[in-house]
Amino acid sequence: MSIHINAKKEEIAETVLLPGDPLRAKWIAEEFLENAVEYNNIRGMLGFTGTFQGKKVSVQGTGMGIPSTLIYCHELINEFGVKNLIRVGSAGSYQEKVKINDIVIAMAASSTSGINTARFPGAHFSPTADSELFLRAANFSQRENIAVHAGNILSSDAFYEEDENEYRKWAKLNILCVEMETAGIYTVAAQHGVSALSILTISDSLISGESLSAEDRERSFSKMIKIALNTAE
Ligand SMILES: O=P(O)(O)O[C@H]1O[C@H](CO)[C@@H](O)[C@H]1O
Ligand SMILES: O=c1cc[nH]c(=O)[nH]1
Repeated sequence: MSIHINAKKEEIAETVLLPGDPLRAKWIAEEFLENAVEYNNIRGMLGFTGTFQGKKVSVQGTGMGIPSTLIYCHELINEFGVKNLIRVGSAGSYQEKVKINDIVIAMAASSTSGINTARFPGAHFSPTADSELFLRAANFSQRENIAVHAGNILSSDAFYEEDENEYRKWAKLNILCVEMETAGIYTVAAQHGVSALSILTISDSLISGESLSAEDRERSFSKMIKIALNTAE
């Protein structure tokens, strides 16, 4: 039991899927896990544990942005012994070739967040994916003929940018898409010696202006969840 998660230690698996949206966590538990049990409802930030192909897996909503997400990651790692953090999030495309509903695996996460500039004044830390989780996700996708993009993404502190052209400077450096948590998750994983990977589905395009509905963001990301569950040990 921790401040934000009212579970017993053994109720949470070593591998946890992390959607920002707690209702996506509920949908994942209902659609993909067997014998799923809700272990957390503090602040409505739902968490569930069940099995996938015989493996114990948990899924925990994190809320939006790095500060909220780091609370859950910190408690999952330090109070519940979690070893693998797999984010399953939505993202906005910065590239023409990255289309709505495409999947992006984040090899690294650039960021506008202050977490690492505060830690290393005058220097830069590069938050990166765990190589084993990355290879498992990439190999599974290839075997199943699921097309994925892999590369550098941006974890932003802002969903709504004041300057709508702000994204272009990141796009020029081949940043594939924007979301709001991965740089924090990769950093906290490195800090505690655990593994992390972010798998994202494109819900918006800054290029075409297309956007998925709230219902689609909650309940339509099956391909991404399949990759994440098959990446789990
Ligand atoms: O769909 P989730 O996982 O919440 O991720 C993305 O969606 C939220 C913004 O709508 C931010 O949390 C962003 O990172
Ligand atoms: O942070 C995010 C998440 C989804 N779509 C966006 O445009 N930005």
